[in-house]
Formats: sequence, C-alpha cells, structure tokens
Amino acid sequence: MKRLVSSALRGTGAPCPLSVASLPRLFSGPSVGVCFWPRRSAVVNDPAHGRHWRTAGQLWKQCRCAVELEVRHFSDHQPASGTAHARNIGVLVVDFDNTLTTGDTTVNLIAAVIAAAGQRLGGTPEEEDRLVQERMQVLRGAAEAYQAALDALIEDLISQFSTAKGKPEFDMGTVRNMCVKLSEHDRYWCQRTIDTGILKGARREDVEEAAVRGVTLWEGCLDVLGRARQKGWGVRVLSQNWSAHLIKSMLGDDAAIPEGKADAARDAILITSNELAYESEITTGDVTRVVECADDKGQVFDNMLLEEMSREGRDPHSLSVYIGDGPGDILPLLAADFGIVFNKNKTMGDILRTLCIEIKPLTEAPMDPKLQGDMPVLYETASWHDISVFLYGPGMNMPAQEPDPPISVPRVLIVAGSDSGGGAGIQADIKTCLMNGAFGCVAVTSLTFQNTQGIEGAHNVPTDAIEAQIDAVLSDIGANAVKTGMLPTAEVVELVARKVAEYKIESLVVDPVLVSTSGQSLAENDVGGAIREALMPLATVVTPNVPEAEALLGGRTIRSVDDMEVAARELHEFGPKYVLVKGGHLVSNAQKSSHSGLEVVDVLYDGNTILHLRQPAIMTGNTHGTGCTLASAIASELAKGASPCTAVENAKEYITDVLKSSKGIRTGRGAQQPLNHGSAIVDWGAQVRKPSVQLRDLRLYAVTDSRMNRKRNRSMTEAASLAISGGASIIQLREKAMPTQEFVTMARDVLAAARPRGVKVVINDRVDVALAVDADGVHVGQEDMPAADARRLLGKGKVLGVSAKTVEQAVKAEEDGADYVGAGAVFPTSTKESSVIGLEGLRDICSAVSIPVVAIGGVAADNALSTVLAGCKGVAVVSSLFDVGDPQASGRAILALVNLGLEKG
Ligand SMILES: Cc1ncc(COP(=O)(O)OP(=O)(O)O)c(N)n1
Ligand SMILES: Cc1nc(C(=O)O)sc1CCOP(=O)(O)O
Repeated sequence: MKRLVSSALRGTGAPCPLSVASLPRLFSGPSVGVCFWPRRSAVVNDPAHGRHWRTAGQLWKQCRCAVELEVRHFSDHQPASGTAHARNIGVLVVDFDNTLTTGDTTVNLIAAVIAAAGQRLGGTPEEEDRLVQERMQVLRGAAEAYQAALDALIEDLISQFSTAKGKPEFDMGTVRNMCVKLSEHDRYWCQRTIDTGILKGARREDVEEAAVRGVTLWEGCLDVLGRARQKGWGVRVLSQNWSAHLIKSMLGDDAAIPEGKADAARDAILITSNELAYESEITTGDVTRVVECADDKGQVFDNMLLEEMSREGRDPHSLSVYIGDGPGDILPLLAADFGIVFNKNKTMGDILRTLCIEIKPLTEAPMDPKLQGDMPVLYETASWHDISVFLYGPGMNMPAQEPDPPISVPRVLIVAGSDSGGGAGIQADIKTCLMNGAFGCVAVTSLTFQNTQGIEGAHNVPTDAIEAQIDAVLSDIGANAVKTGMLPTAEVVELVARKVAEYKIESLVVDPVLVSTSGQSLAENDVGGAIREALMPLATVVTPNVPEAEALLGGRTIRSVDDMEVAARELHEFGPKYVLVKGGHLVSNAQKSSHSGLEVVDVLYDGNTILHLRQPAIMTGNTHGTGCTLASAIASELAKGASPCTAVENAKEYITDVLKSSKGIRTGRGAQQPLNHGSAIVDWGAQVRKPSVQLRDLRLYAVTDSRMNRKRNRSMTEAASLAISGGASIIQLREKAMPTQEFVTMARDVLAAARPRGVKVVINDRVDVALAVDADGVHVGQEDMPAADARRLLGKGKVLGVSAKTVEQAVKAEEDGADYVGAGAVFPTSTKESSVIGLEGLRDICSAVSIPVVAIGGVAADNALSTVLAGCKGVAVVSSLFDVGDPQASGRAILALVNLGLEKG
C-alpha cells in the first residue's frame, strides 16, 4: 500500500487509532518504492486550539526511517501474488452518493422524513398537509441556498488557489487547505439543516422505504462489490450520507453497519456513515455524526488503511483502491494506491485542475501503482464495467445484463463564429465533423448575420463567455483535436492559445479566418499578428488560403505555386508542425482567362519536405465554407488518430466529393451558395448520385474468411481488428455456411470493434443479416439478391457493392444503385473458383462506370499497384490479409502501393 505512510501522517482531526510510535511496526511487508508526495507537512489534532495544522517533522523522520528499512529488507523479494490481469486488493473503499447511486440521496432522504413526519405528527389530514408543505418549503429554500453557497465556495476556492501561486504545481498543503474550507462548509450546512428541525418525526422504516424508492444504483456496481467480498477483500462504503440504514437497505444483505468502531470484518460490505438520531424509534431531528465533512473522510479512510495494515494475515503486496466522485473525496482518492474518480463532473474537474492533480482514463492505470511516478495521479471512468475490468481483468467482465462497454468517440472542439446562413462557420464545422466520424463540440466566438449575399454584421461573444464555453467542453467532454475559425479579436486568440496549453490539447488545426469569401473583414487588424505569435506555435496544421497567407506575411503577394512554397516555408518559421497553403484562389483568378484543364495545387510543408497536392479544379459557385470544412475535416481525421499528412489527404478527398456533389444546389438568392456537407447521405436532387461510401474507404477492402481465421486461431473480431490495424477501411463479412444466429452475433461483435475506428462493415450476400445488425451495407454477386432489390431494401444511406466480370454487368450495377463494383477475379486465386478477367478486363470495367471499382481475386503486394494503374480505386483482399502471419504488415504494404498508384493516377 504505497501511500499508507503519507495518509497515516496526513491525519486531519481525530487522533489516529494507532500510536505514532507504532508506525514503523506497520511496515511489515514489501512495498518497495514507496513514494511520499505529501512531503514533510503533516497534521495532528490539537484539542486545546481546535483543528489546526502543524508540521510533524518527527513523524516524518520516523516513517522515512521505517520505509528505508523496509525497502532494504524487501528489495530482493518479488511480489508473491497477483496475476497478469486481476489486481491484488487489500481494501476497496467506495463513496455512496453519486458513486454507487445515479443521484444524490440527501433530498430524497429529507423528503421521505418530511412525508412520514406529516403522517405521524400532523393530526388531521389538513394539519398533516400543512406541516408537509411548510417543511417542503424549508427544504426547497435550504437546498437552493446550499447549492448557491457551494457554487460560490468552489468558485472562490478555485480563484483563490489558482492565483495564490506563481507557477502552478501540486502541493499537498494546498489540497489540505482546500479540504478545510470544504469541511467548514459541510459542517455548517449539516448543523443548519438539523437546526431547521425538518429531520424530525420519522421511523427508520419510513426513511429506508421511501428513500430507497427514489434512488437508483449504477448498473453493475453491486456485482463489483459482491465479487470483491467473495475474494476476501475488505469492502467498505464511506459516505457523508445522513443515514447508514438508507445505504444498507440499498446494498442489501451483503452490507452491514458495524456496531461501535468499524471492525475489519471481510464477509460483509461495511458501511461507515452518519445516522439519523432516534428516540423511541422516531427521529429526533439530530444526526449522529461520523463522517461529516471532507476532512473526516480523509481521516476515516486513513484509519481504514491502518486497520488493514495491522490485520493479521494481510498480504503485504495488497493494494488499496478508493472510488469517489466529488471534492469531498479528494483526500482518500489521493491516499489510496489507486484513486478512481467516478463520473467526474465539471466542479470536480475544475478542482483537480486547480490542484494540479493529473487525471487519466482508468483504462490507462498501470498494474503496479509504483509505475504512476512520484506525482499524484487519479483515474477517471463513468462505468462500473470499466471498474470491473480494472479490478478483475478483462476476462472477468460483468455478466450478460451489463450494457455494452462505452464507445470512445473522437471529439473535436470547434472555436469559431456562427454563420446564420448555415454554410460556413460552426454550422459547416459540425456537419463536417459528423460526416468524417468525429463528434463536434463548439465555443461560439461571434454571431454573424449572413446569408448567400454576404455578411450584414456580427455580434462578438464576450471573451469570458467564450472561455466558459471552452472550459465547459474541455473539463468534461475533452477534445482529441481543437479547430479554430473566426477569432474576432487578439484577446480571443490569446485566450484560445492559453486554453490549448492548459488542457494539453494534442492536435490543433488553425484556419486563420481573417476575411470572408465575400471580402468582408471577420477579425480586427491585430488578429493576424496574434495568430502568428500565440496560436501558430501550438498548431499541428495551419491552413491559410492565398489571401490569408499574404496577410499573415505582412502583405506579401502570392501569384504562383513557387510563391506559395516560399510562403509555406516562411509561415513554418512561426512554429506550426505543418503549413497547408491552399491554392484555390490562384485557380479562381486563372479561371478568368482559361476554362479547361485547370488544376488546384495546395502546398503542404512540414519543415523538411514540400508536397504538392494536386487535383482537377471543380468549377462551381458553391464554395462558401470550403475553408472551414477542410480545416474541420482535418481536425476530425487528427481526432481519429490519423497522421497530419493522411489527415490532410483524407480531408481533401472529402471536400472534393462535397464540392462535386454540391454543384447546382441553391438556397438563397446571392452568389455565396453553400455546400452539401452530407452529400454522402443526403441527395437534394443534384445531378451527381451521392455515394454512401467514400473513395478512401475502398482503398484496402478486407474480405473475411472463417476457414483462414480458424487455421490461424483468430476469432473474427480479432482478425478484423488486425486488418484494421493494417489499414483496412472497410470489412466485408463473407460467411457461406455460418448459421444465421451465429452470423448475426459475430457481425454485431465486429461492428462494435470496427465502428469506433471509423471502419465500415458490409455483409456478403445476406441483406437480412445486414438489416438485422444495422451494418453499413451489403455486397451482392450476380447470382444473389438483384442489386435493385437490395438497394430498395437497404435504403439510400447504406453501402451497396455489386460483383461484375463484364462491362455490361458493371453498368447495370451502377444503374441499379450500386455504390461500387467489385471486379474480378483479376488474378488467379485459390480462395474461390472464379474465372480470371485480367488487368485488361478490369481496365474496361473501370472506364465504363462512374462509380468506383475495386479489384478482387489474387491481389497481393506484388500486383496491387498494377490494379490501381488500371483504374480501380482500391483492392479487396482475402488471403493476403487473413492467410498470413502478420496481417498488419501485409495490409500496410498493400495499402502503401494502392496509395502510390492513386497518387500517380
Ligand atoms: C469487394 C468484392 N467484390 C467481389 C466479391 C465477390 O462477390 P460474389 O460475386 O457475391 O461472390 P462471393 O463473395 O459471394 O463468393 C466480393 N465478395 N467482394
Ligand atoms: C471473394 C472473391 N470474389 C472473387 C470474384 O472473382 O468475384 S475472387 C474472391 C476471392 C479473393 O480472395 P483472395 O484475395 O484470397 O484472392
């Protein structure tokens, strides 16, 4: 128990049950590498002067000496227990309200007492009613006043503690001081409630019954506690709740309230909490106080640890775990070997940040707490399933009724202006995030009044309101990437830079919006300078168009790709990892004199290599919002884990598809017509058929084969995951003999593994299975369900692939609604009997249809390039991915060649 020493020293009030002199005796087992982050300051109670802190240097020295002895004695011993997955826990302590319950029970408890007291004390029904009304009124007033006082206190503490120091760093003294203030608040409000008399007049059973009816436990928490008890761990509930019996009635027969001092019993969940005082079985209105405040929690937890340490037969390697949700839990959270913050709310997040306490996802907790390092770290989760996996290992998941584990979602915070016309700004950004597989959150910087004719005006959001939005998002939801757009003032730019640093944002995409497409200024004059100085040094990618690059470089003129290269190099000097200078404006100018063969060249520079990203210009007036769209598509890709280069490539592919599909759509009367960001799923009657599958999804198309998986001892989900790691962006489940029920279950498992990674899953032949599991689509052959029927059954949003060996079959497939054609077998294959069409046949099919074609049959790393050069947009492979020892390496090799071919083509 790594932190026992520190927590024993930290004592916050009541005397420690073990004498100071006995402390060295406690270190009877190896916990090599004990770390003392609470440093030298410790506290003891001084009854003569009330509670105050004083340094306990002597205690420190004794403990230090004990630990050194311990380290010497045990450094040669390996831990005796623990398996690769399950943790070896000595004591598991859990807070009650909001940690085991889905809400706070205090108000329920009081309301239950009031209702019961009405019946018992009221006399006539009218008197009963009046009494209840009066007390409810008192309760409402008290609840509001309590919350307001708590909010004010927290705000005050945060500002006090964040301004008190120079460079913020973790300091146990600050934690203690904050807990003292929180404790004063808790004590005051406990007393104030007692003084109102509203807790008077109920029976124990009234309280239990009525309160329990209004309280729900988190799913799975009882299972976790029950298992811990069966394992013989010490399981404790430590709560500031006013009724231990309420807790007991919710936890059932496994729970016990120890008589007198908590004993070390291990066959029950022991509850340490307060209790309503009773006289002749009726509540008196008073509370018997055991755990009244944050300090008490710290003290009682310390005592629990000390009892555990002195317990006979204790495994000296066993660890302590504390799970709690709020500021009142901070001391035990820090004192435990593993402190788990459950369902962290904004207040808790703010406080932990102010105290410089690092918080990581629970899934990142090491097996050995020594690996946490010297500074305190807590772990967060919002799922008892995760806690179960943390304690018992992945093989010991919750029983079947447990909901699916939460799906992690790539998150992008967009800091930008609102476009009332819906075409650009945050409106474009959010649509783009969704279409690129990310979840977009926003901090709105300005409300612009605009439509297709231009910008009529803007109302800038006050800087503190922007800050509040950013904090609200980042303290709770977090962001894998931040994308900035319109930042109207230098002050806002500096704020964003500060927040990016404060929240340690990994990926930042800066779209330096200075002037709108229609020529209106969207930022004050000094914004360019602020972006250069404050934001660009933090940026992963900065995406100026030509006029923006000119403005950022102080009025330079950019007329050619060579000029763009120079600009990219100079902008890189300001510190971004990548500069993407977008060349669309040069084409718009050239367009005035020429109408054919134009291409757009964007210049990407990473400080070493200049890359030209070329594509044919798409002549359309529907370009409003393209800058925002490209930048947020890049941010979405980065949030999903793509490298900056891949992010830019994929984002360009998205914007190209959108631009092509948006030609001709019209909203208002002006020239600034918008894009159809959802063109892959929404068809507004534009000329181009909207694909349900993006081109990039088809580059490496994995088609599964159970026989090969069995041979290599891989489950279908494992095989699919390996293929995804190898770069597969779409997976087809091809099962010819699997019973339907098994197929459905397997498809659900694969979908659960693939979707969070942005990978589509389609079903071979079986439209019914695809519909049952809500797969991304279906692939049908010439002898399967006719393509037109499959399309009708699937609807427009789903992917439909059709096999073709001839031009006629391919053309018909397109007419019938296919999103892509699978053409093959291009080369001989032993996976399936299929006549070979060769590269020639593939080329004919590719030139006959406008939907993408993927090559299938005998495709491997040595021939993938030739298929792409013949015109296909990707390759579908079975054996090269699933009948090999290292599917990842094989997939990557094939994908690299496909990418090369697509670049050349
Ligand atoms: C991407 C892709 N292309 C072609 C096929 C072959 O499908 P089909 O003709 O239906 O033959 P079976 O796969 O059912 O044997 C495919 N599966 N995927
Ligand atoms: C599933 C399938 N369909 C084909 C067709 O010709 O339509 S060839 C084929 C098997 C492809 O397997 P491998 O990548 O191992 O060669």
